[in-house]
Amino acid sequence: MQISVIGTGYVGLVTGACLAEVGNDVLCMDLDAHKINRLKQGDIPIYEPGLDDIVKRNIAAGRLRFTTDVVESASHGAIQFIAVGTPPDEDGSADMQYVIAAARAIGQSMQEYKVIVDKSTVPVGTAEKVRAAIQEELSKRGSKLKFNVASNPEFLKEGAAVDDFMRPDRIVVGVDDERTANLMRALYAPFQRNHERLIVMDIKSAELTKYAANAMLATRISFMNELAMLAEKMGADIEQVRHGIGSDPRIGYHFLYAGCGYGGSCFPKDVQALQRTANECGRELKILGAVEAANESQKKVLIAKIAARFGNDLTGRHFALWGLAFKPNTDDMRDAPSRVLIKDLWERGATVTAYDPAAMHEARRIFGNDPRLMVADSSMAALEDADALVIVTEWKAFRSPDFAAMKSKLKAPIIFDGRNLYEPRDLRAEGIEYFPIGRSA
Ligand SMILES: NC(=O)C1=CN([C@@H]2O[C@H](COP(=O)(O)OP(=O)(O)OC[C@H]3O[C@@H](n4cnc5c(N)ncnc54)[C@H](O)[C@@H]3O)[C@@H](O)[C@H]2O)C=CC1
Ligand SMILES: O=C(O)[C@H]1O[C@H](OP(=O)(O)OP(=O)(O)OC[C@H]2O[C@@H](n3ccc(=O)[nH]c3=O)[C@H](O)[C@@H]2O)[C@H](O)[C@@H](O)[C@@H]1O
Repeated sequence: MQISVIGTGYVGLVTGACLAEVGNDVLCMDLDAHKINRLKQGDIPIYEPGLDDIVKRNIAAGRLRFTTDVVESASHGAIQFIAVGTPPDEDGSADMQYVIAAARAIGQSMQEYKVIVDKSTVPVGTAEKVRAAIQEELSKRGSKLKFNVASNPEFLKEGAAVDDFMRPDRIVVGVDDERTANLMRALYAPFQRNHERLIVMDIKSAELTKYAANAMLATRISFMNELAMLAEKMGADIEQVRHGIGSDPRIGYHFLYAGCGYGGSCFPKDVQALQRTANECGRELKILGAVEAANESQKKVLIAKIAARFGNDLTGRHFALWGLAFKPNTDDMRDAPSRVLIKDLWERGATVTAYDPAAMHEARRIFGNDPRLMVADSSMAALEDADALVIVTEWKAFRSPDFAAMKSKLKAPIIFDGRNLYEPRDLRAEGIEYFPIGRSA
């Protein structure tokens, strides 16, 4: 099939590359000429395991191409995916300007019947707006061309994006006609494996399903973070509690890890956007207000522990930071807990040396050359002369360090662990003062 993908961020690029991988002829379009030039040469602007190979392979096979030309992309794909960003507006609602601009661009240039698919995470009712924008542009041209709009939200996780797309738990498709449903069934047939993964529903339900999934996952995390706080106060261990409740299949083990707060480009913005959607129709989602508030407090948990140990004034103190990305296997620092922590440490007079296996250049882009943030080229080098180590991201490489070497580098053997990487009793045995989340040290 001929497919166009508008927007080459995480989702657009992964969608384009994976659809090319199963034999489609894909043209990816972005307004960012610098990005497109890099992509044409197989230079991937994001860190995402496996993406590099699949993009290069499909460029070489001639199945994946890149352009900044709106007219070319509007005429190429029988299916036009819109995968542009939907960042939060000032009031937290999703900013739809990029989605609508992409829709208008299609309406201005299409020359035959098209199916336009909203892949971006968009509020309920967006498909109608996309339809209206395209129709308006067609009318301006005096065109009577037919088209259909579908919703196909994306559930991939950064760091596992290619695998999530190639082997999805489910593919949600919102349609209002059988012809589009069949087209989407054919498109996704190669991703079905042994049993049906495609869930076809009406468009508004598909749009809401995306927000419901992210909001539910964020709720689990905030719930566990609040319980962790309670466990800590009462001398219980959140890790044991997690095992205890996760063994109930109705609850399950996934997404029950307490930590220093959730971040990323999606949970924070989608939890907010769903609340705004509810407000707009006169409803209040009280649970999500609490989920968001709990997460904001959770991002302050590490600084509170550091202040309790070293005092509020950290002038002259120096901390090693392991992890900058909002989670492992990505260089993405959007809404990362590390950003809040670094600022909190600075405000109290401390300096930081950070190490992250992938996000160092992103940290430099965000913080510039501020002398209060140094970067090290290995996790061990970051520890040199630090008053303590603070762990913010659970990269695999941090899981089994050489504790003896760590002790020799740190000024004092103290670890604040925002991701509960180690067993408190093991660290006690190593003579390390250990501050995990929701566990007695
Ligand atoms: N990042 C993720 O892991 C996931 C993101 N999503 C959703 O997918 C959408 C896209 O997210 P990301 O890929 O992270 O976004 P991003 O912000 O990384 O990339 C968006 C891209 O769209 C381009 N763009 C903007 N307006 C355009 C236009 N009119 N024409 C062509 N290109 C245009 C931008 O230049 C940029 O390259 C969002 O709605 C997000 O919530 C959904 C699932 C996972
Ligand atoms: O809509 C999206 O963009 C995506 O948002 C999330 O994916 P992602 O943001 O890539 O990352 P997650 O793995 O969900 O982690 C989000 C945050 O929650 C934190 N987290 C996760 C799991 C957990 O048990 N505890 C916890 O604190 C992570 O550290 C991270 O900061 C969802 O998991 C994807 O299904 C969805 O497609």
